[in-house]
Amino acid sequence: MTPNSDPTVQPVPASVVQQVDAADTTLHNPKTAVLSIGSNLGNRLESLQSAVDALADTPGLKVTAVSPVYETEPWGVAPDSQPSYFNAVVVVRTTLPPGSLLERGHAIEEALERVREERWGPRPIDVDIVAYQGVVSDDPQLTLPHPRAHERAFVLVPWRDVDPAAEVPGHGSVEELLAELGTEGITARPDLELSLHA
Ligand SMILES: Nc1ncnc2c1ncn2[C@@H]1O[C@H](COP(=O)(O)OP(=O)(O)OP(=O)(O)O)[C@@H](O)[C@H]1O
Ligand SMILES: Nc1nc2c(c(=O)[nH]1)N=C(CO)CN2
Repeated sequence: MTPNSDPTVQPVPASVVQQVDAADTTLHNPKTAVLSIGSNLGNRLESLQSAVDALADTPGLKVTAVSPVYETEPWGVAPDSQPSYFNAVVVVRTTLPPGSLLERGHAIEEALERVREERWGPRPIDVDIVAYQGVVSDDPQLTLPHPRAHERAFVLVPWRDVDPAAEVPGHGSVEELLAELGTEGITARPDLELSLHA
């Protein structure tokens, strides 16, 4: 049979072959990403745990570390205008490209019924991508590393716990950033714990 004599066999366009090859490379080459999770509405610990569970249930993603929980003063808003947050950091190994990881984060936020209204308003759950491997991007849809991560002790303190040698690409080590920034308003909550179900 000549290559095109079977009418059910369609030639595969070169672009599709390239996409499949790229996906295959990705499958064998998981990347490390760091996510920040925060909640200051409703049952804050339960919301963080639901986000960890949903991340762990994501195909192509393995949660490799979950930080301790911190109670943190709301950042970026007038003092006493909002309830305090619970924050944690989750480290993942994933074959999802950055855009798909962001979509997954948004889907988790939506599932936990976040209402997007006021900027930095109270929320049952917020999932941010702090860093994706060493990727640097100024795309407003997905800026990497997160454009404000280096200014936020509520991100850096739990990140340092799970990776003391962590670096914010373009900004320096988490340790040095925290030495500058201080840790005021960040309170450890050793009485609370997020679990990682296998
Ligand atoms: N690294 C990132 N992680 C998450 N979202 C990002 C990132 N970079 C850009 N964005 C974009 O920011 C938009 C707003 O995100 P979101 O509503 O979570 O902001 P916020 O939590 O109120 O504030 P902040 O971005 O300061 O944490 C998202 O729709 C997303 O496209
Ligand atoms: N303490 C604290 N403050 C915040 C947080 C957060 O998670 N924790 N998230 C914000 C928007 O992403 C704005 N301010």
